[in-house]
Amino acid sequence: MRIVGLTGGIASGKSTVSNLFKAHGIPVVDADIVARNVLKKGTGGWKKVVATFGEDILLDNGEVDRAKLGQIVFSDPEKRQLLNRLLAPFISRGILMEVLKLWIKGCSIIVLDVPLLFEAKMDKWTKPIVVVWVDPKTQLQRLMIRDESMEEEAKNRINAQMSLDLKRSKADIVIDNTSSLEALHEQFQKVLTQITKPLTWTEFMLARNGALLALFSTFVSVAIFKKSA
Ligand SMILES: CC(C)(COP(=O)(O)OP(=O)(O)OC[C@H]1O[C@@H](n2cnc3c(N)ncnc32)[C@H](O)[C@@H]1O)[C@@H](O)C(=O)NCCC(=O)NCCS
Ligand SMILES: Nc1ncnc2c1ncn2[C@@H]1O[C@H](COP(=O)(O)OP(=O)(O)OP(=O)(O)O)[C@@H](O)[C@H]1O
Repeated sequence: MRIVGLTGGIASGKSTVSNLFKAHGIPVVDADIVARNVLKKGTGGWKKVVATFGEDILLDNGEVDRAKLGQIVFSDPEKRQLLNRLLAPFISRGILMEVLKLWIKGCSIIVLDVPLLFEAKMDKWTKPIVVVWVDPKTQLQRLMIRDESMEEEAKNRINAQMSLDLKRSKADIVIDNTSSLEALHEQFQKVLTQITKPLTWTEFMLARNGALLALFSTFVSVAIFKKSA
């Protein structure tokens, strides 16, 4: 199985790229969705977060007030690290379960869309790693427009992540999303060709069909050995 890592900075265009992967039939595991699920009312993550940050972060219906929690953690690095530590085990488990479901289905190429792929050290599980890069000015503008946020709030969110230049230096493939959507689509076609190359032998053995083939070959070898012994 080939597990492609997709990462970048906040509002650099990961979701836009992941939608292109999905449109081309490549399944995507979205860490933001997993992170939302592990914070739903009554879950293990919700209990930990409420016990630590208090009931003030809850809405009337008992769900976490995400805007309020966001304001707290994106303006205080210690509180953000605390939240990260609380949720990390639930998020990793959630991602693993999604990957397992796709493995059982027999998918041979999948994409993990994880904003904090490097920060959470999940990069070791993915190859190749695609970084969606954007220049800092465009990133800030797009973030403020999309989230209807003020400059300070948007900058806090950007600064909460590893710099995009450092992420770019760790990438196998870089998509520069500073320009138009048409330019993005053009680059995407090249990336698609690269990531859909035939699987390596190791990737094949890690995929469901490869593992089943290995198991079947072992049974046949044992049977032949027993018969001839
Ligand atoms: C603080 C929360 C409640 C704010 O929710 P909100 O709906 O405003 O933002 P959302 O979850 O849609 O995230 C938007 C983007 O913010 C960035 N981001 C989210 N969490 C973090 C974090 N802990 N550190 C740095 N950047 C982050 C990501 O680029 C993400 O794509 C939420 O982001 C959260 O629970 N974060 C902790 C879980 C986490 O690490 N998520 C990232 C998945 S790897
Ligand atoms: N090439 C582009 N030209 C203009 N706007 C773009 C381009 N690419 C993305 N956008 C817009 O920029 C915003 C951020 O993009 P997107 O939501 O894909 O980023 P993201 O990396 O997934 O963000 P997050 O980390 O918050 O999940 C969106 O409003 C999107 O429509």
